[in-house]
Amino acid sequence: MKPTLIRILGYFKPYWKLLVISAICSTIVGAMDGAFAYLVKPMLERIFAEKDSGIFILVPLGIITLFAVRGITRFTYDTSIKLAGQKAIQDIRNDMFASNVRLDMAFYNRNSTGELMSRMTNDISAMQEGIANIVTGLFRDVVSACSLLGTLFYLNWKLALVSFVALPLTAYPAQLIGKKIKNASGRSLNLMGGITAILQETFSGIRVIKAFGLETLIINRFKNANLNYLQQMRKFIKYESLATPVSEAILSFGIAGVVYFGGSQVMAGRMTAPGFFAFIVALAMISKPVNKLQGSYNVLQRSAGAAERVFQTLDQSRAITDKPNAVDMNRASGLVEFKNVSFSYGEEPILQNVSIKATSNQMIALVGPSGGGKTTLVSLLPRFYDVTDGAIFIDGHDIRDITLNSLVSQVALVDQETTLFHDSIANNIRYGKPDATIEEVTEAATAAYAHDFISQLPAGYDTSIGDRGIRLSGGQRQRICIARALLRNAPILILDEATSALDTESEQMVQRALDNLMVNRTTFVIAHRLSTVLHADKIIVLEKGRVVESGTHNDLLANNSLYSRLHSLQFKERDTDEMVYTQ
Ligand SMILES: Nc1ncnc2c1ncn2[C@@H]1O[C@H](COP(=O)(O)OP(=O)(O)OP(=O)(O)O)[C@@H](O)[C@H]1O
Repeated sequence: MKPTLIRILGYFKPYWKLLVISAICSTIVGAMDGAFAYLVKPMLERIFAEKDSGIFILVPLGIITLFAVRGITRFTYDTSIKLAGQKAIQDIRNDMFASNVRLDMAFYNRNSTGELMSRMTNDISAMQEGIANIVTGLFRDVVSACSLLGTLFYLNWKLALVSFVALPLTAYPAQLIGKKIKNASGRSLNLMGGITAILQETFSGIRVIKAFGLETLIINRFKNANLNYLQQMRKFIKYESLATPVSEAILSFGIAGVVYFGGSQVMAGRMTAPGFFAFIVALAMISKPVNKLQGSYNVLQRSAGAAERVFQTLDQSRAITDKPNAVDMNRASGLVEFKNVSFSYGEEPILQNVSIKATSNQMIALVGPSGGGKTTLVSLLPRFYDVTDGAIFIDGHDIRDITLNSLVSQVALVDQETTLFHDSIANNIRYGKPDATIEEVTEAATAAYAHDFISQLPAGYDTSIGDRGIRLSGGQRQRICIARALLRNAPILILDEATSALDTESEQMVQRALDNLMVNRTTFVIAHRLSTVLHADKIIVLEKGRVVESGTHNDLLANNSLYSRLHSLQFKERDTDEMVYTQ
């Protein structure tokens, strides 16, 4: 694995031209600092020793020219290096987003949405701060420190040695503090991930929070998370603030030495007063870039903590990928077979030896007690997860031998989560087929019984849907999702409790839309309400991950076992409900 810094630099490679421009400019700026300190000596000599009046015109002119050139080069340096930094960060952000989106479902089970959002925002911001600091300051400060160092040695190398004798001593505490900063930075970003997770849960679950009066509870939870973050930041602030005083305390020995030895050299006539003054000016000037370099080192450590987390996410690889010889599958006829399928998310088996066969255009219903494994079973079909044992076939092809792209195009999913994006209604339907014309969109919406209500909206199909489609009713959102699935026109359809969150009237509308959607497709329907699957070609009863019964509604009723018990229980409930309504 490449070290973090090398990887960051790799992101700058495409922008090398900007780096070259900034390197040239920073060399000019830095060299000017050295030249300025060096010129102090001849200037003082000509004023005090030679009493040269011409110098009064030359020096101000020189100063103006020097600062004008410095200003222009500094501007060019700043703009080019900051632009390179922004471009590199943009590439990192794009790579991270693309890598996250492509990762398997298992990755999303392991990480909360809030944490993932925090990595995309807070971690990248921390990294960006480091990069901005390094790229804007580091190069210039190094050049400036080197040129001033050259001047110091040129003016009096013995005195220069005395002043820097203490410098190596600062390296150890600086390194120690830098390490602490890096660790504290990683921990604080972790805690920030927790804070973002609370934010995400709160704002997306605000209805439940209000309905249950959980405001105080959630506010306290947030306060605690914030307090933990503050405590971590306290350590961080302490280490960061300690860095400069520690190095300055050590460097004070060097300065004391300069005053002592330099002063005695002047007294003894081995050094001129202007020479000593120029030396002090150069020494005072060098403290600025040296201190900034120390600061940059600490920022570097902080962003290294963030960068390591960013690259960790970038390095996660997909477990589910195309085999080297995977084939593209044309539109399937819809023959689906689960053959001795077993599956577990972790240690515990969730599905055991499940075998189901569906011929083209059949409707297969999956029913059974909660937690029996119905959703898990259908998640294996688009390879959200791979089977632990056994195999799944579509038209006789093991789905692991087909390219993921062509597999995905065989399956459409409609579930309770009516996911709509912040976009127009037309575009939300188009997610089923990005190049669909507006006529195709309208046709799909009509078949999904959505056209009428969409036409009545102020902007029709161009109406923008707010976050999570908040302005539409549950049934309307569901019908837009059905229109999307219709447009996708996949031969295999998964309906996961698609109507369970709706009231009876909405359910009837959605059921009619679903009936249209199911035509000419092999459909797997997960339903708690058995009334919706009475006419299924085959009903599979799953209990504790095993198929315990299968057959048509009438077959299963005749068996007088789990299905018929569930059935009589539900119909008793319905009769009771009807009695309550009619009273
Ligand atoms: N992402 C996951 N990670 C770990 N375990 C999971 C995951 N999803 C489901 N499970 C577990 O797998 C088992 C089967 O869950 P699944 O959702 O497939 O059942 P289900 O029959 O669809 O249930 P329900 O009818 O309540 O929706 C449960 O014990 C559940 O806790």
